[in-house]
Amino acid sequence: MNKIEHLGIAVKDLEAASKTYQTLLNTAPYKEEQVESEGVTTLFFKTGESKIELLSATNENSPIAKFIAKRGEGIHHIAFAVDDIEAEIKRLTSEGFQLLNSTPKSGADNKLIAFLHPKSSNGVLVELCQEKPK
Ligand SMILES: CC[C@@H](C(=O)O)C(=O)SCCNC(=O)CCNC(=O)[C@H](O)C(C)(C)COP(=O)(O)OP(=O)(O)OC[C@H]1O[C@@H](n2cnc3c(N)ncnc32)[C@H](O)[C@@H]1OP(=O)(O)O
Ligand SMILES: [Co+2]
Repeated sequence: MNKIEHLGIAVKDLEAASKTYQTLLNTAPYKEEQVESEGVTTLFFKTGESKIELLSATNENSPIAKFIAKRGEGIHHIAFAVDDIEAEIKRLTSEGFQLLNSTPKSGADNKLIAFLHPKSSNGVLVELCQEKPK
């Protein structure tokens, strides 16, 4: 794993949270992107080498809607940058981690992504991210 690529934060109201994080980080978001396959709208801020990804739900079955209903707003996942996501999926599967998708899927901000079940990683939802090949 190379670095923390982003922290995902589940929010109820993306516009209100955007204002809060613009003030907190003293910078404007650089991208808003809807990823309908995940049921989310994302908003990205750069913070040094990493990013903050604000996520709001686009429908009631979204993982973000379920998370907020159960746990309230807050840190939803930690995403690590990897060079070769398929190799990492293989490695982690053979180490006994439960992958939520065993083939990479399309994420936000030009990434291929895969998730580990939070029960595999001490209650933390982990996302693997690889830059999409050009
Ligand atoms: C925009 C794309 C992308 C990017 O490019 O960055 C994203 O970040 S998308 C982010 C949204 N997508 C996902 O989260 C996909 C992966 N998540 C899932 O598949 C599911 O959310 C889940 C983790 C498998 C949970 O789903 P489910 O079992 O249907 O939900 P429950 O509400 O029943 O929860 C079961 C159990 O798990 C706990 N839980 C749920 N979410 C989290 C979480 N984010 N972190 C830690 N724990 C989580 C939940 O509290 C339940 O625990 P118990 O009550 O103790 O059983
Ligand atoms: Co993410």
